[in-house]
Amino acid sequence: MASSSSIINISSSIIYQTPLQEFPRKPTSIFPFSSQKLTHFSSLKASFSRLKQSNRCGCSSFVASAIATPNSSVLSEEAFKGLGRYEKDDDLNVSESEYESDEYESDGGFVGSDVSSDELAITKLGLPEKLVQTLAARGITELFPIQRAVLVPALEGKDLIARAKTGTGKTLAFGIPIIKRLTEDDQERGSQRRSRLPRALVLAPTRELAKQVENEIKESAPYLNTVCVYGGVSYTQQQSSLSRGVDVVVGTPGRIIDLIERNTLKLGEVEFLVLDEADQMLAVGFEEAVEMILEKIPVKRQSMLFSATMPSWVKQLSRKYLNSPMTIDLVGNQDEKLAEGIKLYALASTSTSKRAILSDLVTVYAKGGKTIVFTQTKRDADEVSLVLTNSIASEALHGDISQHQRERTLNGFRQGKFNVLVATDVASRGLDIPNVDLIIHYELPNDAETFVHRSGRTGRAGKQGSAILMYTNNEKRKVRFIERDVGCKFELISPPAVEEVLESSAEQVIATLGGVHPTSVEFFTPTAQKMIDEQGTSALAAALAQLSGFSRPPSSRSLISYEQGKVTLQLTRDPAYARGFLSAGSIIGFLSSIYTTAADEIGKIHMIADERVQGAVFDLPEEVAKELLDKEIPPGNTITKITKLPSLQDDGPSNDNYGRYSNRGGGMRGGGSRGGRGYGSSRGRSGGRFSDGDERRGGSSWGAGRDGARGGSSWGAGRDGARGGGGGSSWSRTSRSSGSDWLISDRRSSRSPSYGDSDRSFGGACFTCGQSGHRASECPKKLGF
Ligand SMILES: Nc1ncnc2c1ncn2[C@@H]1O[C@H](COP(=O)(O)OP(=O)(O)OP(=O)(O)O)[C@@H](O)[C@H]1O
Repeated sequence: MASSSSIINISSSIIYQTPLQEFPRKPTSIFPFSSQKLTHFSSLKASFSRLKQSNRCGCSSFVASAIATPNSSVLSEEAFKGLGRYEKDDDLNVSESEYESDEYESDGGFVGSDVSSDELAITKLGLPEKLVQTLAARGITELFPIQRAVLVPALEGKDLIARAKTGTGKTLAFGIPIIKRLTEDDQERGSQRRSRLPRALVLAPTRELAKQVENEIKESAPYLNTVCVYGGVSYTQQQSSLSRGVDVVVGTPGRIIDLIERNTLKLGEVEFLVLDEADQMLAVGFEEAVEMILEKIPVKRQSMLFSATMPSWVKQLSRKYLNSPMTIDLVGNQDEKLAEGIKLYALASTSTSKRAILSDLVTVYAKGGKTIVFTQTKRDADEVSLVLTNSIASEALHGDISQHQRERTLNGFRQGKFNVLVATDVASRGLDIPNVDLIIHYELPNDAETFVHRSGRTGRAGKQGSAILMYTNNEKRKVRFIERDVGCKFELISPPAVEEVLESSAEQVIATLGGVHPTSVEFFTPTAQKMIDEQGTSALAAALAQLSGFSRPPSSRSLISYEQGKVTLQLTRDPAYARGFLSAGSIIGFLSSIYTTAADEIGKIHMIADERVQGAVFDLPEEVAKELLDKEIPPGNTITKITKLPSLQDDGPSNDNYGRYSNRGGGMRGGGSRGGRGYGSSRGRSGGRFSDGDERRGGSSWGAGRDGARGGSSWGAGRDGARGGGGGSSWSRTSRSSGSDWLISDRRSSRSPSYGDSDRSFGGACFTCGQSGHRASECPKKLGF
């Protein structure tokens, strides 16, 4: 019966405890009173005492984990896996408990309806009245799960290691117990404690996060003195704040060390230490500074460490500086590491089309709300912000921007002075900006963990949000890794069509109209009436167009490359008429027979993936496209201007290799070699998701001789009406006349001047056999080889 672990199920959460040295890989049992509903803090406390008594291992150290997932009782070490950088530590042993699990419920990270509100009600937890009041004034009346899980052990004085999803209230999880203790102690001591050296120290990896923690504590306990210290600004103000006496110091490790060395920060009375985003300290190179600080604070203290992952440095740190820590993990083995309510999209684009697409994504997906665009480099953040500013007000945020400016920028963003923030990963961790509607990963994050943190800037505190991952052809594998490591699925989307952008812009304008003062409306009513009498609804439409920023119609844009002045056409052939289009070469051949300029000017060609539809999509300059659509075409063929891309064989737009047939040197498309490599990593997908396996399928839409039906991927899932016949067309041309035999036309076209330049080798595909590198007239099959 020797047990080194036990679990308490408090309503919908489970706390598991075991010695740190014996992290269980497969804990098999759960504390018996799993169905017990505990109604207030004293009950929680009582249960916790029972839990301690029931721990029969005789060890003084416990690790407790709280998880909120049904059927997932594997905690601690296991719980920290899954996010890319987990490192296995072999000296952690499996331990088993004799307790059996009855049943337990999940609240999915947020409070479910099954949880008694008494368990969570802040008024019933015995917190100091003034804290309850300030929290209520901020709309905080119930604990979030991580706060509920941390509260009891924290008030018991336990050292803790904790993890919860982004935006789920970790700051107050450590904030509430610390504030409670400081407030009560102050009340007890009255005016006796006058030295006012800090009693709580919170270390944060970035200045922004430190400021945010400071705000959260200040807003919850304005009666305590909370001082925030960080680098990049002068020492004077921070030093004078410290000298006036302080209860809580929040800061970044570098500046804290500086202030200790200047003798202005004295840590001799610290009773509470919090290490927020501990793994990030490692990432930004603060390990040494953190350890120096930990050496300087009293050994008799309570430490709480919050970390998304447990790299070995964080484990070592816990072993060295934490006293028998308890682990509270609300992520556990849940596959999905992101907070609920974040809708995930992925968009294939090229590095050149990204910028053009960005503002439309913001318009359509943020719908006037706040967006954070993440880039990898500071330079990109500056450039992207600059480009965006032409259409949408935006500011950049990165490490090269002075601290004052960073703060001004963040405040401006918070207050809605501008709605798009373009940031490097400096902003991805911990920033709590209310109501961010959209995250755009303009460049892929370095790892799954960064993806989680970036995306977690939206969907905070139980709200909804969206995140869009923009990726290029070479990054498809990384996207799949993110899906695997984060346990998420992206819905694949196309760049917004012009119509969607116009519609969203109009919606945003309409939303702002509600804010116009009635008196102003009254003032303009006679003029409006006159306009309506004269012009009808056109008057209002013109006003909407003007206010949406579209006083001139938007220029056409390719759906493939997003280039302005280009349109995307779809050419399909009814298989009942003749053999379908099997390759890019056959498309070009056909176009040459109709309108050679179109064949010369054609941009990328992508074969349609739907095996029932034989054809392709391609770009043409707007004028050329119009001309082409006016031409007579052989029966059974349809050329349409599309507004949505159908499913494509090569997974859609993927890189910047333009496949223009004309104006390029010899062999550009010869043998499909170039195209084949350019798209070589494409693979089959199912259900619009990235699926494992099938990395084999290479080749490109350029790959001459490919069977139009091959692949059958459903990349386009999630695109409305995208399959097969393509989306609605604004202008189209379908063959009506019986014209000449299209096969003959195709052959003829292959001899057209655009193909025939002697200084250019033939790069298309043979129309007869579908193989690349020779014309139909030179086809070995035709010649009887
Ligand atoms: N019990 C609560 N009720 C309502 N709102 C809360 C509650 N607790 C915290 N919040 C609010 O939720 C938001 C997110 O909290 P916080 O920033 O602490 O999350 P976090 O878990 O630290 O996120 P991240 O991992 O991204 O740093 C904050 O605006 C905070 O004020």
